Amino acid sequence: MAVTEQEVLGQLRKVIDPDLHKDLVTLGMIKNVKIEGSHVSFTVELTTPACPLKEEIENMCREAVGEIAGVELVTIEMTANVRANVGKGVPTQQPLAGVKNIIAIASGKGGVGKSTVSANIACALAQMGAKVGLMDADIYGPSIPLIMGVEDEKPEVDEQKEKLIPIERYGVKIISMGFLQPSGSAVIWRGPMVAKAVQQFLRDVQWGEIDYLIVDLPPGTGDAQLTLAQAIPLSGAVVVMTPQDLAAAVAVKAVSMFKRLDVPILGIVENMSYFLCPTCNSRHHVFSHGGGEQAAEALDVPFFGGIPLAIDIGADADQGTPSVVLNPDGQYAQVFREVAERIAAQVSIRARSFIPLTMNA
Ligand SMILES: Nc1ncnc2c1ncn2[C@@H]1O[C@H](COP(=O)(O)OP(=O)(O)OP(=O)(O)O)[C@@H](O)[C@H]1O
Repeated sequence: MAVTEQEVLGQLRKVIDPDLHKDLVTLGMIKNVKIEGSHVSFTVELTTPACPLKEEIENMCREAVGEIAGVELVTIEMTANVRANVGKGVPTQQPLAGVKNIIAIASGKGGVGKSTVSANIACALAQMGAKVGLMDADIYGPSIPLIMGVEDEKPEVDEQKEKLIPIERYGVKIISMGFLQPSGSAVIWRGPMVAKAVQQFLRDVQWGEIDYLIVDLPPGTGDAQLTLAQAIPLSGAVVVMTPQDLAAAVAVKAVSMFKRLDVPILGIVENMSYFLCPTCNSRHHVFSHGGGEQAAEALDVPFFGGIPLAIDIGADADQGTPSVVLNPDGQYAQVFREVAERIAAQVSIRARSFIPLTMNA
């Protein structure tokens, strides 16, 4: 008996997305089902190219369809279409055309490595095939141009002289408040001014199609951060902290700021989590251990992982090439990629209300 599309979809209904807890057919992820004799082919459209469960999902699909009597060959094309989820629609916030998700990277205090983490995550997502933007909103100390090696670049304006064209490096579209100020000069702006400037800045950029716009916020939880976080239609915030007790306390402050603003906390990243000895490759917990994980648990938000304190991570960033780019096969790249995948998965989970709950084969 000939294999039918109904049978194929019936089997794929048994495959549950481990993150979204619904079957792939209901989630609208199955496309282009084709049956030619004993050969079944279809496309699985994931919600992010950075899906850590890509292989697992492919295997589950192959197994499920392979169980149908008469099927001898299953060809699966794995693609991704990032779902949009930008903010809860605060009246003053307009979504940015073409930008599907805006993720703020925040910290309760300065120097925790927020910009280093932002740049590595942006590059990691781009390497995995996502369309990524990186906006440096850290007006007090913009360090993204340095980390991304674009310090001497100045963005051009488009032909209509209306929008700035972001600088592209390592597959990431970059815009920084630092591009607009002469190097070496410090900007002393009050909170509301910063928010207004950043909001306008954000809109005056020709972003094009962006799956994830990573926004490196200024450190702290003062007025500037508050107004800024309100000004941007955020999908969610990632809080970066270090393992010390005090850092946990300030991270808690950052988390509560976002909660007050109704901005979902995507999760916590612990930077300089442990020292990875370059000689013996063993882990040393220089500071107290497990602070990030404990803070995440106490605040009931996901823990995205710990990034080691490593001379190379700092040196790579300071020399203008994030570690994931400089050494994509290295162990630091692996750690950053895992964190990026977990963030992307969390964004997909948050955006699930935007997923059409219709059969979409
Ligand atoms: N995991 C790491 N291992 C080693 N050095 C790191 C690590 N992360 C960041 N650094 C270094 O720490 C310094 C501060 O990092 P970064 O500028 O990213 O912090 P920040 O939190 O963005 O700071 P700011 O307060 O300026 O916003 C930099 O010199 C950077 O190279």
